[in-house]
Amino acid sequence: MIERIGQGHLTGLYDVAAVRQIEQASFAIEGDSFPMMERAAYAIYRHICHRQPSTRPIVVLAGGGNNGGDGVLVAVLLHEAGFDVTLFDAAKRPRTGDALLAWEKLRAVNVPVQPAEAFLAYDRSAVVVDALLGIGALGHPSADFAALIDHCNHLRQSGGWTLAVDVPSGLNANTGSGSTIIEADMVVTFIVDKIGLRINKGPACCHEIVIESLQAADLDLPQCAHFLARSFFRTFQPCTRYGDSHKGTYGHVAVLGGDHGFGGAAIMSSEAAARAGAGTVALYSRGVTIGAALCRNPSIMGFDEAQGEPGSVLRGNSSIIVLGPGLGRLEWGHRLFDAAAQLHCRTVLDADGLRLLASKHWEGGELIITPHPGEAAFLLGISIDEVLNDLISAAEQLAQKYRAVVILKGITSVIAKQGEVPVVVGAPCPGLARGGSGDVLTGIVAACWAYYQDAFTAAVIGAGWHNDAAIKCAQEKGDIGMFPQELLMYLQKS
Ligand SMILES: NC(=O)C1=CN([C@@H]2O[C@H](COP(=O)(O)OP(=O)(O)OC[C@H]3O[C@@H](n4cnc5c(N)ncnc54)[C@H](O)[C@@H]3O)[C@@H](O)[C@H]2O)[C@@H](O)CC1
Ligand SMILES: Nc1ncnc2c1ncn2[C@@H]1O[C@H](COP(=O)(O)OP(=O)(O)O)[C@@H](O)[C@H]1O
Ligand SMILES: [K+]
Repeated sequence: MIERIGQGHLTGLYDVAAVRQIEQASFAIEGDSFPMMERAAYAIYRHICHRQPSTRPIVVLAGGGNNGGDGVLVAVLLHEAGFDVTLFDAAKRPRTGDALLAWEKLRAVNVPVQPAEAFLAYDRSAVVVDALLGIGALGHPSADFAALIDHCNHLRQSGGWTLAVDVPSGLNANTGSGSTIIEADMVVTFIVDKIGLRINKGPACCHEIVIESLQAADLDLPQCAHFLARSFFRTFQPCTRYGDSHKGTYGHVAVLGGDHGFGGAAIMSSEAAARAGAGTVALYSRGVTIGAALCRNPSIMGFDEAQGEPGSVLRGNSSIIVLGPGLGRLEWGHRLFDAAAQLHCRTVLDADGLRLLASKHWEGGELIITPHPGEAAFLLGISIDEVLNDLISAAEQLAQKYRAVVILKGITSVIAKQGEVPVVVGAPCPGLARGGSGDVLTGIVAACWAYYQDAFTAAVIGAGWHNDAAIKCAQEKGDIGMFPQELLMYLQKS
């Protein structure tokens, strides 16, 4: 269903092995590999001409491989066009193949060249072309490359502008991990969009990504994931309402949770479900939490636990339960968890609910689970680093192990379900990096599930919508000034 809704907005994300396959097929068709490097360099050259005034000095950092080869040809094009360009040479051994051909061209036109170490003393506000490492990088950058990357990032902080060729140096194009990484205003990536640019640390280092296909061969290769771009929410309003509808059309969400000390989490989750459009919302909690919830938002039905069992808050078995926000891990939370499983309704499980899932067998209804990497590691019995080093596989393993739709949360989030290509959604929003953001997400996802029925579609749209609204909220209130619940006021803003 998400394929139908997201048509034109879901694009493929590939790993390095796929890029290599496409490269080889393209070289075989063309009978030569150098023309593709020339097209890559020309594409970069065009973007620099388009985006940067010719008065600014330009620095090209060139490594010894083909990524450096691209950079060398960019320096040639800029020099011939009259730009003030200097190339800092970071090759550690003599160049070979296409990189050597590129170097010979550079030597023929006398582009100014300096040794890479000299860049560490460079202090002008420049355009820096990062062509140190591309998809051939192995492991973390060597110490000398790390120093160049650090200095480049320092110049950018002081008013520079950085363009990364293919991949920001230091970023693993498969996993999105890295220790010292170029922070790029623009990444011009070749042939296809790469998974590492869109997950883990990738999105924070790539402020803008442009894909240049370079006339590469069109192979039908498996994608690691799809990417749902934010532009989707410019034209698509989730959970729209119809003229001939009534409250029953939009489903019922029941939030169970909010033990002493954690009432706010359950309140935020229930408010989120209501704001995201659920027809009716109930909250089952401690009396004190219910009092606070009703003062904030009287459209929510508050059920004091003293008045009955959790089942009393349902409206038939098509209700959606949210279990986890403020559940706690004490006896009260255990009891609610067991009671919720008995209700056999579709359930969004988060936070303490996930901790309990790891120790108890879930025999309840269909699940959407929303772990962050720490919770994912706990659920899979592996380390957080292992999760971060392969987020796609971690999300897929969770989907299989718990027979659930999974939203593995992060700067971007990975949504997985057995038998589906995972979907990556979101963009950096530091304003979300605070307690309560995940609680708000659960309510939005529950409302989407009531609306879209299909769990995978609800998870993709819910996670993307939460992120999109948060970014709009942060634009007005600032990353420090925004509270998670305030993003709810931006769910309907275009
Ligand atoms: N093959 C082709 O013709 C094309 C490739 N293109 C470019 O070629 C790149 C891939 O080129 P390569 O396969 O040569 O690989 P790279 O240029 O990405 O990396 C290889 C070089 O980096 C060094 N290196 C590797 N890991 C390192 C580390 N951790 N620290 C320091 N140095 C390290 C190696 O010694 C070698 O010099 C792509 O990213 C793209 O920019 C483009 O020109 C498009 C066409
Ligand atoms: N820097 C960030 N950029 C984008 N989204 C973020 C960022 N930090 C956190 N988020 C999002 O905020 C939510 C945080 O959830 P979680 O860690 O469970 O918080 P909580 O424990 O408060 O509920 C997730 O949806 C996550 O994707
Ligand atoms: K690079």
